[in-house]
Amino acid sequence: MSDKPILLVVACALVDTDRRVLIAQRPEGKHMANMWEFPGGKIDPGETPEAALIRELREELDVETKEACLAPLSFASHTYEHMHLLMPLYVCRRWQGTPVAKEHQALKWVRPQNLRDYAMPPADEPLIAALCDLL
Ligand SMILES: Nc1nc2c([nH]c(=O)n2[C@@H]2O[C@H](COP(=O)(O)OP(=O)(O)OP(=O)(O)O)[C@@H](O)[C@H]2O)c(=O)[nH]1
Repeated sequence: MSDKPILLVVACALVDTDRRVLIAQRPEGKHMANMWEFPGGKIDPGETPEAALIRELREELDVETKEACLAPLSFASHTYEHMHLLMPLYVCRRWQGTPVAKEHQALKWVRPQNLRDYAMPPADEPLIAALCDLL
């Protein structure tokens, strides 16, 4: 049993034609500042995970994609100090636009084998293995 609230967050690995994955650096002054994460965010009430992800990719990266281009890959289930994070990770290979960092400090395209060179939130560790297997 846990008395911590479950936080539902949806995240996306954008994968380019060179099989690189896009990671984004969290802003200064936030929880886990400067760490590199998969784009995404909290699901709003009444929103499907896919709709939330399409919205977050638009807000954070200025890219447009659609539900048919989102393939579920794995999920993170990780206890943090104040909540338990449940985070489905989708893979997206088709989108419109060039990603720009609208809410992050920086963006980087990284080969999955090199993701461990970047400080990522602890919840993300098992997702790296899933991406290495896939790509
Ligand atoms: N988008 C994203 N969030 C992640 C990842 N890994 C991980 O632990 N998280 C956590 O999931 C939550 C995402 O929420 P969020 O992006 O909507 O919120 P935030 O912390 O940036 O702050 P906010 O509430 O001001 O928007 C954060 O607690 C974040 O640390 C990841 O790879 N991508």
